[in-house]
Amino acid sequence: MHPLSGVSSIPFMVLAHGGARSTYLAKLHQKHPVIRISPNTLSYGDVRAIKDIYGHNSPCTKDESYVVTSGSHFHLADVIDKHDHARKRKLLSSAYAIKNLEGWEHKVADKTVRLIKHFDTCCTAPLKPNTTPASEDLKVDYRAWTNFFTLDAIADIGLSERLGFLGQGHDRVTGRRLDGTTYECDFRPALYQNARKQSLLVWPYAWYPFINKVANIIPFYGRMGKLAVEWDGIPIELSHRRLQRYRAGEKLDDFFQALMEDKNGHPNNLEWGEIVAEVSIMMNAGSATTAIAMTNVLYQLLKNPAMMQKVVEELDAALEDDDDDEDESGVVSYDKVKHLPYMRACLDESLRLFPPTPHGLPRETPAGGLNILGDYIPGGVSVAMSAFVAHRQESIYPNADKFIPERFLGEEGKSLQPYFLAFSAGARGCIGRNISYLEQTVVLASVLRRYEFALKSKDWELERLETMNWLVGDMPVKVWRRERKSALSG
Ligand code: HEM
Repeated sequence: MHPLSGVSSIPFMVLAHGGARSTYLAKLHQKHPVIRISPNTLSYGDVRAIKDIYGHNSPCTKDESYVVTSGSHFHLADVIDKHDHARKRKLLSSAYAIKNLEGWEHKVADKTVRLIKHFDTCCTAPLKPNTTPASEDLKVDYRAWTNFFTLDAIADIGLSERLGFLGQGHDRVTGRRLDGTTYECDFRPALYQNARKQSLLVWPYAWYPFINKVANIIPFYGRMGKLAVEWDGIPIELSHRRLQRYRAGEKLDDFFQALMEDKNGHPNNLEWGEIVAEVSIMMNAGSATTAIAMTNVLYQLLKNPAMMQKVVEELDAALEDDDDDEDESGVVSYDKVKHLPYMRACLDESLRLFPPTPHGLPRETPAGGLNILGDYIPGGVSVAMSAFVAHRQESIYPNADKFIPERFLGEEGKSLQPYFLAFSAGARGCIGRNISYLEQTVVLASVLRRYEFALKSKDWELERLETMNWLVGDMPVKVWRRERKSALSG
């Protein structure tokens, strides 16, 4: 990657500070299938490496970066030991399973009602053809509100907790220190700046615990460090509150219950630190990525009116028989839209173009080494393939920089699945993808059924910053009620 990458992680740290490391690597990989990004880390640019690195039969494990960024206890996403991971995954698999989605749907619907309630209050007059919205009409920050949505939703699904962000229009929460005292902070800056600091400094793994502390002397990192401490207390407080309800004998249907007891009511006897760690990853992975995905897909559809028209036509055709009563709540039921091929293709194409977790998720080769792309790689080497790099391969995805949902339709679409890395792959692939599709589909269907949206202008672009996720900036939109053709003809 850089003449010094063979001896130091500093060039990669410098690259990380630019906030677009995967984009940079994708360019380099157009010429080089394997790139040494730091002394002990290889980045792959050939999709055939996916199976070797992430496949179900891969002997690789998550690498040291997950250990140095973990808390007092591992959670499902940062645990390395395969047996410990399998134990945790088994514990939570029923809570995340497809058959349980019905159980979570009413919670998702409840949050959608609240989202719509806010959007209704922001509605303006329809946009006149060939004009741009007046700035005072850009009343909804779609980015912030979909993030309030995913946070409220996962808190309810996971902890039966009503965070109430959608009602309040802000994300103020209570955090709890280890000494039991509490404080107020904003959820999103705490979560995102914690991840940002990690993404900037973690690369020399062995040095990270030290660098992470001393960097706080510099105000730029010090501010992030302060927010990282605020973040730590949020899952502690949420877990504490939920434990009070558990102790009071409330039987609630949520992830916390699955952590405390098995299906037969036998206690799992997990350490408190492990429970807090699981609540932490649930609130983090369960909200950030889905909110980014929701913003991205609406953005893509607004930038591509022909695709917007197609997805809206498909939606209207599927809901043709519904009378206008559905408008009272505005929530479209998942059952009616979960199999709409074009809508799903739009979601997947948007996840392909801008995967919320774009970077190469590092895996360590086993002690005896491993063949990747036919080359022997010794044990203890970190290897990775970035979702962004995989998703921009012209040989797999022609016109890879364009939004073309059609590529995900039918048999051809299915054949792309081995090269679709948005949720990673294999045993460490995302456990929350079904919940994410539930949330993304219900929200997109409900808002497209009810509203039209406009960006500030045709050329307006969403800002992006790669940290541990690919964060997006604010997305102010004008929103107005959609006049439906069926409503007109009826
Ligand atoms: C568009 C939405 C989502 C995307 C793009 C996404 C992406 C990913 C990726 C790439 C991984 C692998 C991480 C790694 O190897 O370090 C992962 C793992 C994980 N995700 Fe998601 N995720 C999404 C939604 C969710 C949701 C909604 C939840 C929870 C409700 C969730 C919970 C998890 C957990 C717990 C893991 C760790 C799984 C394991 O190692 O067994 N994710 N996700």
